[in-house]
Amino acid sequence: MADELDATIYYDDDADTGYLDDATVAVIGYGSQGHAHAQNLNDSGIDVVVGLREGSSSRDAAKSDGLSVATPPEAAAQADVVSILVPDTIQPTVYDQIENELDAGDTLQFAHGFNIHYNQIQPSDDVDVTLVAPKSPGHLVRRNYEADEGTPGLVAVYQDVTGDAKDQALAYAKAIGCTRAGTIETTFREETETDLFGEQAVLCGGVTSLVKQGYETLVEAGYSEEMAYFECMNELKLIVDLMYEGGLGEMWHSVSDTAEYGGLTRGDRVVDDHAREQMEAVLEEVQDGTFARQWITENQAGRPNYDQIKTAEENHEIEAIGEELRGLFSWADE
Ligand SMILES: NC(=O)c1ccc[n+]([C@@H]2O[C@H](COP(=O)([O-])OP(=O)(O)OC[C@H]3O[C@@H](n4cnc5c(N)ncnc54)[C@H](O)[C@@H]3O)[C@@H](O)[C@H]2O)c1
Ligand SMILES: CC(C)(O)[C@@H](O)C(=O)O
Ligand SMILES: [Mg+2]
Ligand SMILES: [Mg+2]
Repeated sequence: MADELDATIYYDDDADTGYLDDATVAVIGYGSQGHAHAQNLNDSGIDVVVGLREGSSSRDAAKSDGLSVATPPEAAAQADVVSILVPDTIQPTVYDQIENELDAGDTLQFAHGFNIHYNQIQPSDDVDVTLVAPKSPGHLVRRNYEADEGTPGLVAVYQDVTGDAKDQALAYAKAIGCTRAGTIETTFREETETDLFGEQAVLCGGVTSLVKQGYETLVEAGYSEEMAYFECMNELKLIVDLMYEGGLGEMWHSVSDTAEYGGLTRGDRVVDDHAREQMEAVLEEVQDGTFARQWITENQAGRPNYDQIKTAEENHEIEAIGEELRGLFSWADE
């Protein structure tokens, strides 16, 4: 444990997969997180059953990955730990299907605290309720594990009836590769609010808007789409790789002093006080439940706005030019 930091962070030596030795884990859902958790757990020697609806297109994928598959209630009935890895808005319905299959002392586990924190699922009071949330897209949770690397994660306990909830969650975190990179102890509230804020303002929302605005600025000024794509999107990965490896400093060290001076004097003009105020407003909507209510209502209405903005994003011209250019990379067919 790294005591000098504010957060408590657990590494491989702090976790014992023995807490799952006699357990069967049901992974409900086989999407981004589900396929990664199920395969990593299986490769770590844990008994896994994947819970999927009859007719789900993911059933064949899970079977061909060598996993046993059952319906969500059947999987939950066999399991001691039920990991809910279907989309957040589907989870309350899936929980209704499996609730009666949870025995006293079983564990209900999440990878995001949305439904517990915003009271969309009220678990029975005789089960442990835990969270193991990789701080990463699911496909990289699998890729990192296979490369003998890890993915940072979070662990939290909402309800501990057995006394082993945290140790078992840490065992799960270890088995999927999260304690290799460090797993921070948190709460459902903190995970939910920081995760939603991060993906909205920075990781997914903020960065895509920055890329699109930069691209459009260049193209509208008469520069080619190809130039604008490489400048504002492709190279972003290369710059972020340096930040990932060695922080802002390694990036600033690697770029020219012209780029460093220009970036340090212009960056805050672009992402300015207005952007900061908007970040604070976005965080407030997460904290006061406005975002959650909007997202739940949007789903109840059949996702009309979501579908529209999703289509507009898919049709942005940076996507067409990017696909064309990436197809010409010399390693594209390897
Ligand atoms: N995507 C990520 O990388 C990521 C990262 C951290 C946490 N999380 C959290 O993990 C959880 C799962 O998210 P995800 O993005 O992996 O989900 P996803 O959208 O990739 O999951 C889709 C899968 O859910 C299953 N599914 C869909 N509808 C279903 C239904 N009606 N009944 C039963 N199964 C159904 C199917 O197996 C499908 O493959 C969420 O709580 C999410 O917030 C996701
Ligand atoms: C991968 C992310 C963005 O970190 C996750 O939080 C998600 O919801 O997919
Ligand atoms: Mg998220
Ligand atoms: Mg996240």
